[in-house]
Amino acid sequence: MDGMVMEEEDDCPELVPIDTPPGPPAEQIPVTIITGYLGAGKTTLLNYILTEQHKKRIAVILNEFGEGSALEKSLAVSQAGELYEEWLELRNGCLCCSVKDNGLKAIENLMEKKGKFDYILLETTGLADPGIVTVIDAKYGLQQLTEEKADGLVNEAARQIAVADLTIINKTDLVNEEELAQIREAVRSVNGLVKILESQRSRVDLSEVLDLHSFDSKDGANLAEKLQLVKDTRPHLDKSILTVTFEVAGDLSEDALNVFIQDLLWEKMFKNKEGQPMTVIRSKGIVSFAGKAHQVMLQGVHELYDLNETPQLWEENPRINRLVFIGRNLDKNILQEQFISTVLEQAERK
Ligand SMILES: Nc1nc2c(ncn2[C@@H]2O[C@H](COP(=O)(O)OP(=O)(O)OP(=O)(O)O)[C@@H](O)[C@H]2O)c(=O)[nH]1
Ligand SMILES: [Zn+2]
Repeated sequence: MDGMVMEEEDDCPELVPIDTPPGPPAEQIPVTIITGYLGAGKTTLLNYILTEQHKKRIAVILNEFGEGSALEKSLAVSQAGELYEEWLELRNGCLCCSVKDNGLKAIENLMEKKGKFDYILLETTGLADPGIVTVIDAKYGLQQLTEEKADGLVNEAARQIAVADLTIINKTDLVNEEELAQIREAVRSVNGLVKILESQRSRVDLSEVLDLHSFDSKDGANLAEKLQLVKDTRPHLDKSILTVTFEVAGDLSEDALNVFIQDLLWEKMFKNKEGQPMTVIRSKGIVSFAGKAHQVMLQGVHELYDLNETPQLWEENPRINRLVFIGRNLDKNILQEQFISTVLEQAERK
C-alpha cells in the first residue's frame, strides 16, 4: 500500500495524495494490526509477543483508547497533550509504547526514533491498513456477532472479522467442542477467505501472526492459491455480511477495472435485488491485464484499494481472473454480470 487513511466507522475516508519523498524508497516494514471486540484477548496476545523469544525486532504500540468514541479519544488526547507515552525496551528485541490516539503518527515517530524494525504491531480499531489479525472471544463471540445494530450500521464484531487476514478464536478453555464449532462456523460464514486459529491466552504460532504479507505483492502466488479455495458464504448470523467470489476467464482492461472498483467501493452504484446498495468491506483478487505477463493483485479494505503487479507469471491458458468481495448486500450474479460486461476486454465478451 502506498497510502493510509484514518477512517471513522462507515464514513467515506478523505483520499489524500501521497507525496513521495526524493531519494531511494524507504524500506517497507510490515504492519500488523490486532483488533477484536472488548476483552477478546488483544493485550494478552501483544504481551505474549513481547515476552516470547522470536528473534525478530518488533515495535508494539498499544492504543489505550481503542474502543472509545472519537469524542472521548480527542478529549483524552487534548487533556494529556502528548501523543504517546514512554518507550519501553524489552530484552527480546521488542520496543513498546503506549499511544494516546493517533496510531499512524506514533508509527512515524517510531521510525524516526529507532530506524529499522522487522515488524510493527498495533492494537487498535478502525484503521484501514495492511495485515489485520482479529481476536475473537470463544465464549462471547457468537453473542457479539448476533447483536442487532440500529438501521444501516454494520455489526462491529462482524466488520472486524470481515476485514481480517487472520482470526484467532481465543479462550477455548471456556467453551465445549460444540460451542467452538458454532463460533468457527459463524466466523467462516462472514469471511470465506480468512485463516482461523484457536488459542488459550492468545498463544498462537507467532510466525502465523508476524508473516501475514497480506498486502505484499510478492505474495501473489500464495493469494492465487488461496483464492481458488474460497467458497461463497451464506448470510448466517449478521444477516447481511457475507463473502462472494467469482472467476472469469480472459484479459481485463485496466481502466475499466478501476472504474468498476470505484463504482463499487466509492460510488456504491451497485444494488442487490432488493435495491439495497452493496457495501464492500474487503476485496481481494488476482487479475490479468492484456499484454502483461505477470499476475496483478487486487487488495482492498473499505474504500481503499491497490492494484499491484506480482512477480508471478501467468501459466494458465486461458488466464482466470479470481475475485473475492466481503461485505453486505452483495449479490454475486449482479456483480459478476457487471464485471463481465464492462471490465473484460471486448474480444472476450460473448
Ligand atoms: N479464560 C481465559 N481468559 C483469557 C484468555 N485470554 C485472555 N483472557 C482474559 O481475558 C481478559 C481480557 O484480556 P485482554 O488481553 O485484556 O483483552 P483485550 O482484547 O486486550 O481487551 P480490551 O483492550 O479491553 O478490549 C483478561 O482478564 C485475560 O486474562 C483465555 O484464553 N482464557
Ligand atoms: Zn487491550
